[in-house]
Amino acid sequence: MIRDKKRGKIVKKSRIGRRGRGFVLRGRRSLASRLNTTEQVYPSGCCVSHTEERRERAGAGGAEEVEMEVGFLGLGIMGKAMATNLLRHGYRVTVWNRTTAKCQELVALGATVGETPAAVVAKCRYTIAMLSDPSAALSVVFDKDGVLEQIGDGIGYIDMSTVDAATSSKISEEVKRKGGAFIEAPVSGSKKPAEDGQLVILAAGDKTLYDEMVPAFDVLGKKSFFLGEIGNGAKMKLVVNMIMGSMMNPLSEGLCLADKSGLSAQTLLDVLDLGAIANPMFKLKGPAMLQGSYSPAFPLKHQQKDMRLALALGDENAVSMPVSAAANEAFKKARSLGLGDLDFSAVYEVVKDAGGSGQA
Ligand SMILES: NC(=O)C1=CN([C@@H]2O[C@H](COP(=O)(O)OP(=O)(O)OC[C@H]3O[C@@H](n4cnc5c(N)ncnc54)[C@H](OP(=O)(O)O)[C@@H]3O)[C@@H](O)[C@H]2O)C=CC1
Ligand SMILES: O=CC(=O)O
Repeated sequence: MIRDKKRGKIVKKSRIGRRGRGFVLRGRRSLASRLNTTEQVYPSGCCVSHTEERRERAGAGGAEEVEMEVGFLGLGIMGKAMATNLLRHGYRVTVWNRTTAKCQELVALGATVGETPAAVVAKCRYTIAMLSDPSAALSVVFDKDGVLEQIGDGIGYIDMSTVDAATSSKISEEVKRKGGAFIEAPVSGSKKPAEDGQLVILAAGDKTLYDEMVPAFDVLGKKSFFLGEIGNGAKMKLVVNMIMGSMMNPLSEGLCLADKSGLSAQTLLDVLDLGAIANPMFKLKGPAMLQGSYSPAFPLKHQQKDMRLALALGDENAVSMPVSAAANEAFKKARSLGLGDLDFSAVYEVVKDAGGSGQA
């Protein structure tokens, strides 16, 4: 039995059986056919609302068909929250983290530890990775004791880290060459959405593996998009984060400008929240920025990595992005000042120091 997180009620946990490479639902309409009833077609792919999925399951007698062993590589801010959610929803989870001590909190919740990425893949039919950047994502796959040593026929690898399309393609090609299946599935949403299972999942690659992962994505997120070929998930994530990182800069400048021109910055936040550009990021981060509180939900060094990768995508496609380039400079400056491990909203400190522009 597991607790349905949305409805706050206990639902029955039943089984998934193996068929060929993947898992299929037993004794019920197939996952694929159920998805057809909830899928909406979007210009560049399709999406599944997990709320609709949950509603349908509950409506069909409340049976949540989940019993899957998953591996989880990378227990940073996001990975820890995501692996915890899987455990809470009845998944058996085998974890690995470069800094081994971070596994202990998950062990206390019922996880087992794999000694290496290869050992995790050897044990689990599906392994999820949530790692800092392209170099970490590649290292965990290609280095000694890495994923490739054990990946093979019937095994799925899901990289949810934010990386560029080239990194993702490289991993995909090698996993497939060894007979495994691969999807990239970066997420939009930070620490709190990860804790609450409210991420937005931007998947691409092997559609069969994606379909098999939907029950797990249902636990991790509120909605998932399947965007087609490998690289599309990575690119979508970078475009989203390029916009988010850019927006953090005018917010910072606006707070400075309000303050320097004798206005209350808090009143500015109140006004913004009532108007056409109200958004959860301003609402959540603004008051903390005014307090100088930058406890990391999304580390600034990762935001700058995303700006860098998005600007490279702009270069490849000859898209001029002067606003994003300026925002990237402010994040780079913040990193050079040692603010990389703070929340990305700490770019406000750079903007303040520069008297508003961030280009000191
Ligand atoms: N935080 C957020 O709000 C969001 C983050 N993301 C993306 O998710 C990913 C993870 O982010 P987050 O959890 O915040 O990051 P953290 O910095 O908290 O965690 C990074 C993880 O990567 C591991 N790692 C780093 N380098 C290596 C390496 N060379 N080899 C093996 N493991 C390595 C770290 O291990 P160790 O513990 O040993 O350092 C840690 O487990 C990033 O790509 C980020 O851009 C996406 C959406 C939101
Ligand atoms: O990648 C960060 C996020 O908040 O999304």
